Amino acid sequence: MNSYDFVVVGSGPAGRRAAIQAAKLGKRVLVIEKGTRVGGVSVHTGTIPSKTLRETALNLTGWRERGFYGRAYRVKQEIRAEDLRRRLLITLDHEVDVLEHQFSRNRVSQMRGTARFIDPKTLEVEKEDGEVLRVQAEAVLLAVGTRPYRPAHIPFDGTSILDSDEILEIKELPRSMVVIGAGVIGIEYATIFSALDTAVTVVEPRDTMLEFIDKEIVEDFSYQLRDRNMKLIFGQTVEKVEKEPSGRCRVTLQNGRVLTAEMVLFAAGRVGATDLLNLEACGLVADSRGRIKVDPETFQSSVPGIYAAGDVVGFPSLASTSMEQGRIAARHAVGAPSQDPPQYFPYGIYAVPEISTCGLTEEEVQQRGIPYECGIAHFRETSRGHIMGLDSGLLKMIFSMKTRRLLGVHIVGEGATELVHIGQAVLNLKGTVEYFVENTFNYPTLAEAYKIAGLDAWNRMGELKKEPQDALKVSS
Ligand SMILES: Cc1cc2nc3c(=O)[nH]c(=O)nc-3n(C[C@H](O)[C@H](O)[C@H](O)COP(=O)(O)OP(=O)(O)OC[C@H]3O[C@@H](n4cnc5c(N)ncnc54)[C@H](O)[C@@H]3O)c2cc1C
Ligand SMILES: NC(=O)c1ccc[n+]([C@@H]2O[C@H](COP(=O)([O-])OP(=O)(O)OC[C@H]3O[C@@H](n4cnc5c(N)ncnc54)[C@H](O)[C@@H]3O)[C@@H](O)[C@H]2O)c1
Repeated sequence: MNSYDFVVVGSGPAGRRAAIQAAKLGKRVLVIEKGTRVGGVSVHTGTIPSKTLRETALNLTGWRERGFYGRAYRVKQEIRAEDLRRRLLITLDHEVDVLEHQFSRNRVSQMRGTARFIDPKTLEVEKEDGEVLRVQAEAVLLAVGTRPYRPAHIPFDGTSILDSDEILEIKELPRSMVVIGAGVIGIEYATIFSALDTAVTVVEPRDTMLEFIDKEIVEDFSYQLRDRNMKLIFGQTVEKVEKEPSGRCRVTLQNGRVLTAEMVLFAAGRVGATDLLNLEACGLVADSRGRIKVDPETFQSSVPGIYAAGDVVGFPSLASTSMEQGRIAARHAVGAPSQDPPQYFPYGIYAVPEISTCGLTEEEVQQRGIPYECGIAHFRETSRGHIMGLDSGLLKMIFSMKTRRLLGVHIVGEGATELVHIGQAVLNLKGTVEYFVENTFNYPTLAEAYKIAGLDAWNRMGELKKEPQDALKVSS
């Protein structure tokens, strides 16, 4: 039986970062992956495919040019599912290639197969051809991720009633679609298909969507979606999904309303992929959603030497945060020092339009009783926005009246997921409104929106009263 210092189960963002980190610290590392290719949900069914689909849809429809040429403008008149898939396959090949190369040059061993515990330090790996191997591990990281939640009452058929993995395999673009669940996945796909001119209806049991995002941003976003004829139905659960003899899908809501569409996407959350791990054998128990509880500082589970990171530990379930969690877990597992994670991380929702946010929302600031001021900029006020033909886009910053520090940055519109990092840096470095007022920004850029929003807040906050020798000292 082969033995390793560190065995990683799963090759998604958490697993890959952890494996490379441990290998760089000179450890013997093995990655076990049950999929045919490395990369995890992130590369094969999640982040990368959905973002590639979005980019392809925006390019082929000419979406970004419609501000100039009108809503009917299209780069390619008839867009087919295979047009979207072609670019997807090329992107995925590149991703897998980069990852394979990273593993090989860092001497990370790989094994294809499904891992399960025999005891806390021994794993059994069943390969696709039925061969079974055992490996011994000083420490184990469970980075097994999640899979779509598929309740029994939804008659998934893989062609027109689909989960978010299956949506990537569709043969034809639907003319109409009902999306069940207005979480991040549901909203991203709903808006991508709407950009492809599919008539989309979203059904969500809660009274609103994306509750963790600043309300003003969600309102602006919802207005834009409704303005292009997307239907958003809140406060309604789905009773039944059926297939009509004609092949159309029929969705019956709790209030008796019936929606029909060519396709249904069920996107109401994901569950941890822990069922194959035989967790009892190592002394761990997953919760009802398949998640593993860990120490938030080290990512060690209740069993010493067994770690978990990424989506399998729950919130925030992002590729970006999963990578950091994996690296922290690996460093702790091999006895290397690790820094605390930064207080604020960004959240990027790649809907059409994008939303991105970092720090406190206005609602959170109010709940904490912090006196504050907001600064707002519309992209249409920036010269770059005029050049790009943008008629929407909003950047909002929230500042403390007491310390003048930036508390939160919230953006909806083109480039939001890139722009947010300026605000994130100021936030984590404890910068104040003066940063935006006193610094020069490239012109013409969308980043100029920071300057405009900074000045907007500063005009109402009044000038900083500087002590002559103490100009830069601002209490936190
Ligand atoms: C549609 C969609 C879009 C997304 N978009 C974004 C985005 O834009 N930005 C963002 O930051 N995040 C996004 N996410 C979230 C992101 O994909 C996840 O946070 C990330 O993939 C989690 O990484 P992970 O390392 O936990 O595991 P995963 O990427 O889930 O990979 C887990 C791996 O473990 C393997 N595995 C499971 N069980 C076993 C076993 N017993 N033995 C061996 N191998 C096993 C699986 O085959 C899989 O390859 C998106 C997710 C989805 C579904
Ligand atoms: N851009 C990104 O960063 C990105 C993109 C996609 C996914 N993700 C991650 O993937 C994870 C999973 O995303 P998700 O959207 O599947 O889950 P989610 O939990 O975020 O959202 C699920 C939505 O479905 C609704 N819902 C729950 N049960 C329902 C039911 N029975 N019928 C109808 N609606 C129901 C919920 O109210 C919620 O709004 C998220 O935590 C997210 O962080 C991130």
